[in-house]
Parts: sequence; structure tokens; C-alpha cells
Amino acid sequence: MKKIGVLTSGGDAPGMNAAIRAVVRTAIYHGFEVAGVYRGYQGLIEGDIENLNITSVGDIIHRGGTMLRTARCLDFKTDEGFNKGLQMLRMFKVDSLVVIGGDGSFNGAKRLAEAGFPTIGIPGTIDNDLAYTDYTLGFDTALTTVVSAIGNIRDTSSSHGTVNIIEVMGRNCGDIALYGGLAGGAEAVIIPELDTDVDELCRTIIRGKKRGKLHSIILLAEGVGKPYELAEQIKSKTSSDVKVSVIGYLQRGGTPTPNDRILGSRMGAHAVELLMEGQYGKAVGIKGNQMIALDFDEALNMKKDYDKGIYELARILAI
Ligand SMILES: Nc1ncnc2c1ncn2[C@@H]1O[C@H](COP(=O)(O)OP(=O)(O)OP(=O)(O)O)[C@@H](O)[C@H]1O
Ligand SMILES: O=P(O)(O)OC[C@H]1O[C@](O)(CO)[C@@H](O)[C@@H]1O
Ligand SMILES: [Mg+2]
Repeated sequence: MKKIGVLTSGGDAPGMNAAIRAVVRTAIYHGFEVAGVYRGYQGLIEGDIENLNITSVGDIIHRGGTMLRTARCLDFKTDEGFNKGLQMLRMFKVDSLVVIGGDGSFNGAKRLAEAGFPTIGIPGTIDNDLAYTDYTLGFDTALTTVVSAIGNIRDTSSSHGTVNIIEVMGRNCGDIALYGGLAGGAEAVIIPELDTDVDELCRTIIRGKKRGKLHSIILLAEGVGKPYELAEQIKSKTSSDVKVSVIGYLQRGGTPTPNDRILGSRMGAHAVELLMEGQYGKAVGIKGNQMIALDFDEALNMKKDYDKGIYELARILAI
């Protein structure tokens, strides 16, 4: 093994830059060359690849987004696109690859490993939707942004006495809503993993108002969606003024938290160590503050569930 490639794929996530920096610097420290592949699998297919050195990754640890840029690339799912990608890796003399991305990106990485190309995955997605790891890169920063948004919206909710629905990202995973709701002191959390009884929710809002609660914050995961329909239902059942904020891409950017920078640094270094040991076809993760690595199949087949204890706690504390 001489040259390690690194790419970021899928939605960008804060902390990806820390992971890229760690891959590059750990590899160079151990005497390898590194190639950066730009724009994920799209750039791989197009041969948008260049060698990186220690200074290429200077001044990025504190930046959101990804210096390698990213893409969603449908072509890489086709045999033709996939083979083109493999061909480019050979052409640029890249002999192993670190893929930083979410579950979708891992499917591409798994396919490369199955084709015999040494590939390691680092979970980079704000969604925290991968069951095998306690945290994905970017989740902590997205949560920090969400909690800050809840604080601002709570001010206006309290001032006007409105009910405020805040829709947050996470695809089919409710973690951003759940943990954001707990940290932000929301009155209710609505996640796709669980059916919500809107009548019960409205009774809670009315009870809160009766005992003088000024604000009502509802965290709604995008996997449930339909925030304006929910607003209409709550309006008619509680006679409250209901406001909706879909905070969207705000959650994807911003300076990574120390936790995401540390996680990215650890995962990037671990990915290189695995390749040096001749291990590949694995996804790096964190369990109980220890670095772990599972076969892609095992990692991707684990079913993610929400934390019932955390949900119950958020519910009890919102009485
Ligand atoms: N089965 C597959 N085979 C090859 N490549 C795939 C496959 N599935 C996904 N990919 C590649 O991975 C890219 C990213 O996947 P996806 O859009 O699901 O994002 P992700 O990696 O899950 O990140 P996030 O969910 O945080 O945005 C896809 O655009 C495609 O290029
Ligand atoms: O960037 P796009 O394609 O609009 O994707 C948005 C999706 O990406 C994420 O931000 C990260 O997976 C999801 O939370 C969201 O559903
Ligand atoms: Mg995903």
C-alpha cells in the first residue's frame, strides 16, 4: 500500500474536515502518499483527484462543510459508473480509499471493498442514523445549532404566547429532534419511529397554558414532516396561534463543535491504522468512547432504534 485516497460523499457534515486532516496527516506520518478525491463518487468517476500534502489540510479543522466538496452521484450506483470509478483509482495509482459519508456512501464503499479494493468508511452525517456507532460525525454540531435555534424561538414563543413547531433534519431518524428537544426543553418531540397522539399533545399544550406556561415548543423530525398540517390541527384543537419554522440547511453548516473535531480526528487516524494493518471493508465507529470497526454488512444491517429512555425523560420533564 502506497497511496491512500480520501473522499467525502452525501450531505456535508461538520467534522468532515477534521477527519480528512487526520487521514492525510496520519498517512503521511507513516510514510504514505495521499490523494484527495473531490466531489465524492462524482469526482471519482470524472478523475477529479489530486495529491494532498500536510499543508493541503492546514487551517481546516475549525471549518464546517468539506474541503473536498461532496456530491450525490447516481451514476456510481450503475455498473458503468462504478467501474469507471475503479478505473480512475487505478489510473491515479490510489491503492486504498477512505470514504467519509452516511449510509448511502457506505453502500458505495462496501461495493468497492467487495470488488477487492481496500476501502474503509467513516460515518459522516448529521443524521446519526447508523445503528452500529454511538455517534456520527456532525450530529453534535447540528444538535448545538438546533438547541441555539430553540432558544431564539422560545423567546418569541414566550413573548407572544404562541405554539411553535420547529422542524429539524435527520431523514428517517428522529435523533436530532429527540436530543434537541431534550436539550432545548421542548414541550413535545415528534419522531418517525413513534406514532404521536395529536389529541394528547393538544391536551398537554392546554394544560401548560392553564398553569401559566408562556411558551410551547414542539420539535418535529422531518421524517414525520407535514408541519403546516400539524399546525392547523393544533390551532383548531387548542385555539392557539401556531407558528412553523423549518430550520433546514442551517443545521448542516457551522463551525464543528470540539466533540466533532475530536471524533473526526480519532476516526480519520483509526481508518488509516486499519488500512496499515491490512484490514478493509469496515466501517469505523465509536462505542463507549472507544474506536470500533465493523464489516460494512454488519454495520449497515443493524437496525437503528430511538432511545426509549431519552424519549420518556423528555416527555416527563415537559409536564
Ligand atoms: N448502492 C449503492 N451503490 C453505489 N453507490 C451508492 C449506493 N448507494 C449510495 N451510493 C452513493 O453514495 C452517495 C451518497 O448517498 P446518500 O445520498 O444516501 O447520502 P449519505 O451518504 O447517506 O449521507 P447523508 O444521508 O448524510 O446525506 C450517493 O449519491 C451515491 O453516489
Ligand atoms: O442535501 P439534500 O439532498 O437536500 O438532502 C437533505 C438531507 O440531507 C441531510 O441533511 C443529511 O443526510 C438530511 O438530514 C436531509 O434529509
Ligand atoms: Mg444517509
